[in-house]
Amino acid sequence: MIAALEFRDVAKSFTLHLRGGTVLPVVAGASFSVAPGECAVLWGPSGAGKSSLLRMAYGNYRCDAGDIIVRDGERVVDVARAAPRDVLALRARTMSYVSQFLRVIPRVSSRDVVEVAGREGGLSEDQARQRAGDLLARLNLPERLWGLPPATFSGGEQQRVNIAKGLIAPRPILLLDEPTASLDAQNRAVVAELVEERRKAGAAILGIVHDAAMREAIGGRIIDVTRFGTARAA
Ligand SMILES: Nc1ncnc2c1ncn2[C@@H]1O[C@H](COP(=O)(O)OP(=O)(O)OP(=O)(O)O)[C@@H](O)[C@H]1O
Repeated sequence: MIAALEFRDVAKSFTLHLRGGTVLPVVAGASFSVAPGECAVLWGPSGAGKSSLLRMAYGNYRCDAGDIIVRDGERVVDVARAAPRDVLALRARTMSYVSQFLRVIPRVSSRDVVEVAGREGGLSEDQARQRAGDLLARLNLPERLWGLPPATFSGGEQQRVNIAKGLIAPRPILLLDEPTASLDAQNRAVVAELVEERRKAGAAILGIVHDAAMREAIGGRIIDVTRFGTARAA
């Protein structure tokens, strides 16, 4: 099957300008792909470059070398070379990124945070309202919190709003950066179910999941990031 997301020989290092231009190599020669309907998990020790790979796929970090090919309907886009507006278009239609933290918007209720993400992802107003309610209920966010802005919520409550926000629009590529780090076992199981539903619906999923039980629950193929270690590539 043609990949939904493919890394080809990707390299990344950081230059610390405030530290005399020290260069920190992170990954080199990173090549792997994720097919539609497949879940893959980036695996490796802290600092191996897992988040950097996800951020490059979402266009948050630049690549130093290589290509990141994303299938966008009938066309393909190389995120490593795409113009900013093309990256924004991919985010609107094709890729969701669920990070560990919710970027809180003052005075907007949790339900609206989720609904707006749904409408931005192409759902009608009714669909967005219905699906936001379904997701928040499945994620066990108490209904009394739906009308409140999430700024004062607990870490786990904010994380559940963030997951609902990231999952409401059915985009074909889902990037997950530790989405369940602050959740209890019951809510982790709900997230695993939601991810599995998305996979069965044909999404390509690439995630970072430290928790072994969660990794098992989502059944992802392991991509060992230490293979792309710069010491080995040097
Ligand atoms: N914006 C940045 N500026 C400078 N260095 C960075 C930046 N982002 C990441 N790094 C460095 O790149 C390396 C890889 O970081 P990354 O967050 O990708 O690792 P990770 O495998 O996701 O780690 P963890 O499991 O601890 O989250 C680390 O040494 C980190 O310090």
